[in-house]
Formats: sequence, C-alpha cells, structure tokens
Amino acid sequence: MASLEEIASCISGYDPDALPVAKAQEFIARFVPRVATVERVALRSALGRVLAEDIVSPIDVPAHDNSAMDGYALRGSDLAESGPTRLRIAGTGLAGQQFEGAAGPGECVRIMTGAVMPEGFDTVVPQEFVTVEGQEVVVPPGAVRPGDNRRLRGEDLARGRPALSAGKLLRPADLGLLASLGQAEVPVWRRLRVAFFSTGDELRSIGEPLEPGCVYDSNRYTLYGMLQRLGVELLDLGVVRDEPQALERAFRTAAESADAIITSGGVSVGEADFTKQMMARLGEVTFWRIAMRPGRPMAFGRIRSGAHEAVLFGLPGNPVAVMVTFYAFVRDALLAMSGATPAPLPLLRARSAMALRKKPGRTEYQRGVVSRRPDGDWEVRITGSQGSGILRSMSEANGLVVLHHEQGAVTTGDWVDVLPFEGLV
Ligand SMILES: Nc1nc2c(c(=O)[nH]1)N[C@H]1C(S)=C(S)[C@@H](COP(=O)(O)OP(=O)(O)OC[C@H]3O[C@@H](n4cnc5c(N)ncnc54)[C@H](O)[C@@H]3O)O[C@H]1N2
Ligand code: MOO
Repeated sequence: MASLEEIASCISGYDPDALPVAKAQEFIARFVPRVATVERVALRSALGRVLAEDIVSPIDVPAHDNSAMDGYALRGSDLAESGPTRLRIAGTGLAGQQFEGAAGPGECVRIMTGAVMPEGFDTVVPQEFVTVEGQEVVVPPGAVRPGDNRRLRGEDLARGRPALSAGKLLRPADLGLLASLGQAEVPVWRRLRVAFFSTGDELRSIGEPLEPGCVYDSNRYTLYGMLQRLGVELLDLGVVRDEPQALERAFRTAAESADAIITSGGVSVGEADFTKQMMARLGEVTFWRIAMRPGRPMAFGRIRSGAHEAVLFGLPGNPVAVMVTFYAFVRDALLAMSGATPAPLPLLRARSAMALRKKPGRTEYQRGVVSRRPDGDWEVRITGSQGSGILRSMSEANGLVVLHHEQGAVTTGDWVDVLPFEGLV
C-alpha cells in the first residue's frame, strides 16, 4: 500500500497547509484500500450493498416475443394499403400461455398483454382501435404499422450479455432486474466497518449532567445518521477524554476492529490536544489545512495496532464542519472502500436569492433552502448565520450551496450549484 509521502508526490503542487478541496479528494481516492471479501446474500438483503461481480444474463428477458397490449395479433403484411382491414379471429392467446392453434393469412389472434406472439405474427392492434363484427375484426386504416406493440425477445436483457457491472450500488430497480433473471443470491462486497468517536473534555453524553463550560456531544449523532444512511457497519466508541491512555485505547480498538475510523475534534491548534499526538504516534497521519469553509483542519492517514490498520478521517470538532467534511471527503471514500464505482453527487442549479460574499481560492459550503419560483426556476436562500458551530442552520437547510474554489462573490439572481439533501442526509 502506498505511503502518504508517495501519494503526496503524485499530486501536483501539493501543500498540506493550503490544500484545495479537489486535491484533498484526489489524495484520499488514491490512498484508500478496497474491501476484498465477497459474500453471497439473499436478493432482498442486497439492497444498498455493492455488487462484487459482473452479472451476465443467463436468459433472454423477455424469453419470447410478446404483446405490449390487450388486442389482436396480426401479420403486418395483411394490413390493407388503404381502407380498413378485415381479419378472422382464429383463437386466443393469454399471458403465460402460447396460442397453439393454426392461423393463416387474413386471420388474427385475440391476445393479452404479455402473451407470447403466435408464430408468424409481428403486430398487435390495441382492442380500443378496432370493431368486432361476429368472428371478424375490422382494423381502421392507420391504426397500426407493421411491428407495432410487439416486445422482442431479449430486448430488456439478452442472454450472455452483461446485465449489471461490479461496483454498482444496488437500488430497488436492480433488485427487480436481478429478480427478472431468476437470481436468488447476489455476490456483494462485505460491509465496511467504521468506528467513530468524539474527543474533547468538554463533551458530555446524553443522560449526563451538563456542568458549566460543557456541551452535549452531538457529532456522534450526526455521524451515526450519515453512516447509517451509507449502509456501513457501525462501531460507536463514545466520547473519549483528551488523555493519552484513553485515546490510545480507543484508537487501538478502532484499528483492530474497523476498516475506517472517524473522529471529531482535536485536529486544530488547541493546547490541550493529545489527539493529534496520538494519531501521529499510532500511525501515519498528515494534518491538513484545507482551503474550504467550514472544515479547515483535518487529519488523514492510517492508524495501526499490531497487524491491523484502518484509514483515519480526523474531522474538525465544530458540528457543521463535521457534516460538511463528511460529505466533501468521507462519503465518497467510504463508498470507494466498499467497492462502489465512483459517482459524483448530482448538483442542482439554482438562482441565489441574495448576494453572497466569497473570495476566490477556497470552496465554501453555505446552508440554504431551495424552493421553486413561480417562473419554474429553482431559487436558494441562505439559512441565517453560517457559523460552523450553528447546527440549527444546517437542520433548517435542505441543501448546501457549493461556492467553488475559483468562484468569487455572488450577486442576487446569479446561478449557483446546490447539493440537495434529499436522499442524502
Ligand atoms: N487558532 C486557531 N484556532 C482555530 C482554528 C485555526 O485554524 N486556528 N481552526 C478553527 C476551526 S475552522 C475549527 S473547525 C476548529 C476545529 O478544532 P478541533 O478539531 O480541534 O475541535 P475542538 O477544538 O475540539 O472543537 C471545536 C468546537 O466544536 C465543539 N465540539 C467538538 N466536538 C463536539 C461534539 N462531539 N459535539 C458537539 N460539539 C463539539 C467544541 O466544543 C468546540 O466548540 O478550531 C477552530 N479554531
Ligand atoms: O472547520 Mo472550521 O468549521 O471551518 O470552523
């Protein structure tokens, strides 16, 4: 596995004290390893897991040419060039059944949606387009063209062709697709294990009295929520005092049982911090100052304990900085470690309802509410104070306005990128 130094040397203009977001992302993507164990799970349990092998279709789906409509199967060559076409009804084909009778030229077969097309028939006319006169169907001119309303064998999935590629994060449509192939079990990468804890002597856990100068630990709860949504296995190591033995114990336990460790707090320049020293002592860790707001300080690397090691994301302590750095760096890294093919989060374009101050040379994430304007455009309004300790403005927001590295000030009405929370937080 490459060392931090080796990776740093691959990144042009790398400066840990002024690191653009994109370079930190690139660094992390080059560094993180991927899980190596495949397990086979029942189809329903594969939801939200990452496919470990390509799935080649063992069958044609659909298995036969079949009708897309309830109506009458006919031969396209029987359609009259002008005027109505009269066809004799030779029998019926139901879904799940094959029409066994014989039908010759000038004849049609009553057919239901999904029923196998009778031999030699290539077109279906929907029943609402025709009139039935005794044993005859009258198709008006122009009602159908040859080949209409017929679904071809293998048009969804062709036998022997790839149906899904390894690295796919399995969503509801994929479960359905796998079911249509008759696949009862799915090869997926094993779930990633992520340990997390909060550091800081001022932190109290829920249920403890709040002494003067203390705050309740909220970061473990936002982290829990974000990690739970990613579908990883969680190991909550609680609040750890800023004290060498306690920190060493927590880091070692985490490295021995998890693939990744997420901490919050203790990565800035404060005096009472043993956290940074312990990170550096137990592994290979770099301390970044990222050109972003919020979320400037961050530790990144690996922690070792005996033969075990885990990737470390040492996030800043401020509650909003934890969330923003998680979405900017940790989310994609954990998905990559889980075996998923990288896919950037989609951004929405919205007009800013207000002027925003912004200096080029850093990425800013501002909390906002997007809504639809009467003219149909999306509009975004910032949710009050953007201090990185103000979780309320994060909770009130439904997205983050992403002001990119090179971008300058925004004037009212300008288009900006928004990362919507829907489906994310
Ligand atoms: N002189 C400087 N001071 C600071 C800098 C700097 O560059 N120079 N950076 C600031 C930035 S930006 C941030 S973010 C913080 C990060 O500091 P730490 O990661 O060392 O975090 P702490 O000092 O432990 O905590 C910061 C803040 O967040 C509160 N906190 C921490 N953990 C939790 C938690 N689990 N739940 C709720 N709140 C938490 C903590 O009480 C502090 O108020 O440093 C700035 N300072
Ligand atoms: O990481 Mo800090 O959030 O910019 O306050």
